[in-house]
Amino acid sequence: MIDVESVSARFGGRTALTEACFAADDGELICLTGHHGSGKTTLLRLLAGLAKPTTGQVRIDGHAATDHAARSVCGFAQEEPALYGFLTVREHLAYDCALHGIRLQPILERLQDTLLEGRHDLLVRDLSPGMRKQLGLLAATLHDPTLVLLDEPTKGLDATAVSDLRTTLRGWRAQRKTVIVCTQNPAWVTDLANRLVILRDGHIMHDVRVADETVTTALLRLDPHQQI
Ligand SMILES: Nc1ncnc2c1ncn2[C@@H]1O[C@H](COP(=O)(O)OP(=O)(O)OP(=O)(O)O)[C@@H](O)[C@H]1O
Repeated sequence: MIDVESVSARFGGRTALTEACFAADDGELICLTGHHGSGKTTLLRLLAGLAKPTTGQVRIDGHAATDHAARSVCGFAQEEPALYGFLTVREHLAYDCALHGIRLQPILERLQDTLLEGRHDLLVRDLSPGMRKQLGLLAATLHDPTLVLLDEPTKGLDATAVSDLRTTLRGWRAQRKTVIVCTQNPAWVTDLANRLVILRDGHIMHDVRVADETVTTALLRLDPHQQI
């Protein structure tokens, strides 16, 4: 599904990623962590095809990540969702559905029992940060992508919303989607991930499968300074 070959990303004089090599199979749920500025978001943006590496290759299902064929199977929920504040929730979802040629009604039904229930007609700019986060996640994944990239998905969410997100992740695992969850604090996702990747200063320091132990245990073993 994912093939990252010797990828470096430089911004002016600053290097965000250095010679990163990384691969992922269908059905993996990978926890990507590391300190601030370690290169996590840069890696996700390269996987989503939103940026090109300075050197190296990023391929999704054999296609360059920037190609339409790769981007159409990918859903990227950014840390700060890029939403149109002047639209209502319903209008926003109608727009997102139109982009993907999807019917709106089944998507609106998914708002039941979420923070957005009963808020179809609220302007997006009047939503709380947690509601915006939920709308961003839904907008990024309503086309049923096989590769889901989540950047700090719990930021701004309360415990109930985090629990709902965990249920969603379990569902995606059952559907064998490939999911990469980028998070500063991995405790909430430790039991769901099968693999842990730790970035430090643009280098992939650790990339371990965690079939026999929880991500938390592996993380503490590999990097005792991580926040758990
Ligand atoms: N567009 C850009 N222009 C200049 N520098 C950038 C750009 N994007 C990222 N960087 C730099 O690359 C490095 C890695 O940034 P990145 O956002 O990938 O880190 P991160 O691990 O996601 O950090 P955080 O946990 O704080 O979100 C940082 O030093 C950042 O300042």
